[in-house]
Amino acid sequence: MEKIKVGVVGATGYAGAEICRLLYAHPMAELAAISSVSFEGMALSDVYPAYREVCDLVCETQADVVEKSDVIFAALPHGLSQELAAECDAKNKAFIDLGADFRLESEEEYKTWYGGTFTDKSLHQKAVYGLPELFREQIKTTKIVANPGCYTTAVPLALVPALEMGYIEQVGIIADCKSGVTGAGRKPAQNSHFPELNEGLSAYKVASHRHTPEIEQTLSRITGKKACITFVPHLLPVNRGILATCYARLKDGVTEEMLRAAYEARYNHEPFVRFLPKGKSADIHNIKYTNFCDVSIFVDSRTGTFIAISAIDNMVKGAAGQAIQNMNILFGLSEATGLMQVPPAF
Ligand SMILES: NC(=O)C1=CN([C@@H]2O[C@H](COP(=O)(O)OP(=O)(O)OC[C@H]3O[C@@H](n4cnc5c(N)ncnc54)[C@H](OP(=O)(O)O)[C@@H]3O)[C@@H](O)[C@H]2O)C=CC1
Ligand SMILES: CC(=O)N[C@@H](CCC(=O)OP(=O)(O)O)C(=O)O
Repeated sequence: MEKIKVGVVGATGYAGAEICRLLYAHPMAELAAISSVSFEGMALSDVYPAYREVCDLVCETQADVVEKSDVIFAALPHGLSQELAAECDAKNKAFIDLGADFRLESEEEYKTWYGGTFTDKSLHQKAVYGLPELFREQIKTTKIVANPGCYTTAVPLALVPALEMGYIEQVGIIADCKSGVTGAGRKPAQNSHFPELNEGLSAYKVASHRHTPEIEQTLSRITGKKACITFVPHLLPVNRGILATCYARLKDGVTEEMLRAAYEARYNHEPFVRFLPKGKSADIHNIKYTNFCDVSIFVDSRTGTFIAISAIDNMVKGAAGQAIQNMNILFGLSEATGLMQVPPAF
């Protein structure tokens, strides 16, 4: 079988560069073209010296990338993908968007949280939300994938089995999350400036982050009832990793054994979700540079609270790895192809 030709638009950003890194371990795909506006004409290894003699591909234009590729990954700031998706759709090329332009089903919600509109509604109807553990059958039927954000992967994966079984109340869920700084992208900012970030830990966009409606949309799809959650992200002074600690009220009569059985059954065959043994808690150390999502659960029987803690690498399962997992589904490959990296032991 011929290798899939992959193009990355926005390859010089953190998410785009991470797709390029992961593709070099993919036996069935090859990086055909990359693009950048600021670095056009320069090699990716000039932007990221770590890639020297690995990826010396030169940044071209967006149009070159579309022309040379079977599948185009867009790793662009929000709002720039709709036009590119239209171009790919017209040329019958697969399109995987790492931004948020196609994630929300409701245009109203999109307007509220992103300030934009759906420029071509038919494209939005074709797009499928790319969280494989929940929607892999739908992903197989599309050519436009809306790759989820990082928090919006970690939180649902922590809660899915308990919600599907109806073991927890959907009302009153709290997601307390911490993210490494690569989540904010490559562009420097005051809050990610080393002296102001290092040795600190603080919340941001408290109960007002744009991932809130995206998480609610996924949880609503699981239960068939409108979800409403409290989501508080924190900026953790590390490069990579998301830890999502989620709290929910246990329904009467539900025991830890019932919950553990539900999680084991649900995630047993998932290549990337590792359900941890009783008493073990997910740690961002153990998933670094991989597409794994570690999930651990606890019951506080004194207060009737269910606690689910998940850990992902925001750049891999939270972005580039999940995007490649979606590409594998679109092209009929085994989902784990090229994605079985081993995390460093320490
Ligand atoms: N970082 C993360 O953990 C995650 C990021 N994402 C999403 O992935 C996308 C990329 O994020 P990230 O890599 O972090 O961001 P970066 O800021 O690191 O990179 C953005 C990329 O877009 C290009 N770009 C910026 N402005 C324009 C423009 N006007 N026209 C064309 N290209 C432009 C930039 O490069 P150049 O100037 O060279 O063209 C760069 O390649 C975003 O939508 C983000 O939300 C999703 C999940 C997780
Ligand atoms: C630490 C940090 O700033 N994180 C980013 C989320 C990154 C992410 O998942 O991205 P999307 O933009 O694709 O939704 C934030 O809070 O906006």
